[in-house]
Parts: sequence; structure tokens; C-alpha cells
Amino acid sequence: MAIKFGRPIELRDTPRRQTDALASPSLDLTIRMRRNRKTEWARRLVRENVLTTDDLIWPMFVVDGHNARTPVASMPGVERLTVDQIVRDAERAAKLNIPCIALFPFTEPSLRDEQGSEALNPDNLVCQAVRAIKKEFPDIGVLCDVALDPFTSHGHDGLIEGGKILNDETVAVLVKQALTQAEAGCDVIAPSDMMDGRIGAIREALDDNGFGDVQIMSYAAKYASAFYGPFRDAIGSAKTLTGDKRTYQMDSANSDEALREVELDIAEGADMVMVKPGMPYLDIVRRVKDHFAMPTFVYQVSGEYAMIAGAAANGWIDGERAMMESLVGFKRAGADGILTYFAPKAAEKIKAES
Ligand SMILES: NCC(=O)CCC(=O)O
Ligand SMILES: [Mg+2]
Repeated sequence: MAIKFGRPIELRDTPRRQTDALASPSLDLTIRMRRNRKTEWARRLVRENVLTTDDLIWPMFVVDGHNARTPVASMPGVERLTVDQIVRDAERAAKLNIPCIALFPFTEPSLRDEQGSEALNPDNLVCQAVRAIKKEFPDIGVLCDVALDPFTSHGHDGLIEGGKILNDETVAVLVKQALTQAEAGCDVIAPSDMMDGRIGAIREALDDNGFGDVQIMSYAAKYASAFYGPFRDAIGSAKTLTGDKRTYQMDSANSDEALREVELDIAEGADMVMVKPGMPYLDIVRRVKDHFAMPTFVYQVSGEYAMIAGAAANGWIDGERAMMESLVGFKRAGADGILTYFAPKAAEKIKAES
């Protein structure tokens, strides 16, 4: 049936009104999409996606010291926290019903070396923070990033030889890093390094060492991105990073390749998969969710946060609305959860409105 201007032509029993369209601009529309938007209650009724606090993972930066909170200049509103302060924010997360927090260390430059040895120190900042949080708040999920970049003097995620990032040798170290974090009490191991084969190797090691219940969230489709800049400030690797990460992180032009990466990580034992960054890669989130029907996460990275928080701080956009719009956008794209530096703010807003 041909439909023109809203009503099937075949159903038109009376001739169109012979009015002067300009004088009386009344369109003969059967369907008017605006009816469902006319009031707040109607909009709520037809709303397709809702952001809840259950969707949030809160990334936090841990730094050495006591009772200190240092602002990260390029991430307005985000601070590096000493372990005692991380515990205070874990309490805030628990009160806000945020299910999980993610930990990233600022490693003292004197502790960084070519091999990222500090990653294997069972008393490193991340392990201290995990133990402190788990002691006071055992019911909150703690996720630990697995990669060497916060610990290496060169700022890369893996070992380097002759200018090349070594894959299999790096995986062997990452396995030890994951075990160190699991020993400390970490609930979710999240490898972000993009080495081939690391998920399978880590899964096997966890299982062989009595950590069969520890989950793996793989940064499965992680792109080489300009949007990680402020994070590198936060963990102190911005100045030391030599070159870029394009030999291991994905090319932003690729989409099918993301499906192959995700498929491999699932086959190797990932319980949850992640796409990163978020906003420029919503199409990848949708494809991954549709293709694999896996618990699918997305990381709204530091640069995305900085764009919104920075513009809001300058009065150029409404920061709260932009925050909520960006977060529900991830839900609409198919994400089951979002790692976002906005987590506490968004949770507070959700709580205030419920
Ligand atoms: N492995 C964790 C990250 O690289 C985070 C990046 C960001 O927030 O920019
Ligand atoms: Mg991979």
C-alpha cells in the first residue's frame, strides 16, 4: 500500500481539503510521532533505555601517601587518591549502589623500570588498595587492570626489545601480574594490553592456582586512540611514553577486526568483553552485542570525560545533561555496563531522581 504524507492513499475516502496551505497549514497526518513526546509521563512510558546505577563501573586512581587527594588537571573533578581515601570512595560507591570499582595506579617514577617489575610486587599500590577495600567493603566488586604501562619506564603495556613489543614474553609477565592481583583479593581481572593469547593464558593460570571464581573482563576491542591522553596524565605515563601503541591496539578504521578480537577472547575464556574507547566506537558496541550476546561493556575513556567536563567547566555545554546523554547512548548501543569517571555523579543524579 502506498503511503504518502502519513495516510495510505487507498484509505482516503474524502478529497483533501481544498485549503490554502499557506493560510491554514494543517497537514493531513494520521501518524504524529510527537504525540508520544507531549508530556513527561508519556516520554517515560515509551522510553526504550534506562540508565541505572547497576550499569556503572567507577575507575579510580591510587597514589602513594596518606590522607591525600590530588586533582588530575586534565580531568576536572577526578583525583588521585591515597589508599585510605580510596576506601572512602569505595564507601561512597557502596552507598550509591555502584556494583564495581576499577583501580589504576600512579607509580612513583623511581619504581618504574623497563620490565614493569612493580606490577608483580604483591605490596604494590593496587594490591594495597584491593586489600583495604575488600576488608571494609567485601561486597563491592573490585576490578584490576592487567597491563604494564603504569609500571614501565617507557610507558608501553608490554616488554620491549629492539623497539618491538614482545607478545609471548609479555603474556608470561601479565599472567604473573594477574595472579598477584587475584592473591590480593581482586574479583575481576581486566587485561587491557591487547597482546595475543593473554586471556587463555591468564584463565589457565587462575584456574590452576585456585582462582577459578575470579572473572575476566577482557579489553577485547581496544583501539589506539588519542582519547587516552588525560589518563596518561593521571597515571604519570604521558611524558615517558615513547612512540605510540599501534602495533598492539586496534586501528580506528576497523570494525570486522573487532569481531575477530572479541571472538578469540570469548573462546579463550573471557566472561565479559569490552570495547574502548566509547563514544567514537558505538557502532562496535552494537555489532559486538548483536553478534555474541555476551555481557558487553564499554569504557568512556578519559578524553571523552575531559571533553564533557572541560566544556561544562567553561560553560559551553550543560555538563549534567551531556553526561546523562552520553551514558544512555552507550545503553542504546547495547552496552550492559559502562566504565566511566562520571560514575559517582551519574549515580547521585539517578538516586536523586528515583
Ligand atoms: N587501561 C585503562 C586505560 O587505558 C584507560 C584509558 C582512559 O581512560 O583514557
Ligand atoms: Mg586480542
